[in-house]
Amino acid sequence: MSEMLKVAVLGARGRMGTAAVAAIEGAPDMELVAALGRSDPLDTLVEKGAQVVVDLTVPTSTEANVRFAVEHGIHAVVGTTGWDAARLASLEKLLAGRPETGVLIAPNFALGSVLATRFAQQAARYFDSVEIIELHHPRKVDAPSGTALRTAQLVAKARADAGVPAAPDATETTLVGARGARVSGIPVHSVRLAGLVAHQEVLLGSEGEQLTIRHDSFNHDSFMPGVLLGVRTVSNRPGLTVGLDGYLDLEG
Ligand SMILES: NC(=O)c1ccc[n+]([C@@H]2O[C@H](COP(=O)([O-])OP(=O)(O)OC[C@H]3O[C@@H](n4cnc5c(N)ncnc54)[C@H](O)[C@@H]3O)[C@@H](O)[C@H]2O)c1
Ligand SMILES: O=C(O)C1=N[C@H](C(=O)O)CCC1
Repeated sequence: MSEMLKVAVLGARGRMGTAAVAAIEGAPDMELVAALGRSDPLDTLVEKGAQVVVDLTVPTSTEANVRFAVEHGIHAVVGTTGWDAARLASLEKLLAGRPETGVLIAPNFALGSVLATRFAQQAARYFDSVEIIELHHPRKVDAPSGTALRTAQLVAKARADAGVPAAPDATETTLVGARGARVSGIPVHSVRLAGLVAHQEVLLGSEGEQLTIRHDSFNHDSFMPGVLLGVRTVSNRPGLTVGLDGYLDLEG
């Protein structure tokens, strides 16, 4: 029988962390060796022999956590938001000195969300206008969501590659924020509403028609197959991967 994969969770008592601990404990090929909260020392990861760490903490903690893991040769699967271009570049530099270590930064672990973003990328060039609405629970600490940021960046790139303007708009706003925030030129609108979990709509419009690409996560279990896929794959993908689509075969 092959050996169990030793996995640790950071942010283990949060919404995502609680679900991840249960998913890892239920996985026949994994052993949960540490479930750490905000005040637990990161040295525990080394003491417990973690091979993969799953970071589900907060944007202010995640970078230090991942750098610690990489410096100690521990692969990292990261769901936490806050990984801007500067942080990613700095992490890539660190990984260059640890070429055997893998890090997955996944803005969204839900398979349907990954597919919705891919479909939006594919559709982006064919419509005059595109806007994104992301809708989440009110305890979410950041806006816009990491998923919306990534979707907007990929949609904008697809449009730029095809020579299509990001989002033509001649509106003169009389109130700051009325047209949402611009991410790579794409308008992004954030809704925070009691009762919601994690939802996103990409609206694409042309004269006389609209395509809406919508994804809904109704609970945190929806993210767990993606977390487990990340944990099982990360050691075979050295270096930095951004987006779970990097671990999926979405061509064809
Ligand atoms: N990638 C995805 O699919 C996905 C899905 C849901 C949420 N998220 C993201 O994951 C993150 C966590 O979301 P949540 O809803 O579980 O938040 P949460 O507030 O419920 O949980 C975060 C937990 O992290 C703990 N924490 C903070 N700093 C820590 C540290 N240094 N070490 C260990 N624990 C620490 C907090 O005490 C808290 O228990 C957010 O950035 C969120 O946007 C990603
Ligand atoms: O609940 C959250 O917080 C979520 N965060 C991620 C994001 O910001 O995109 C993924 C969806 C849920």
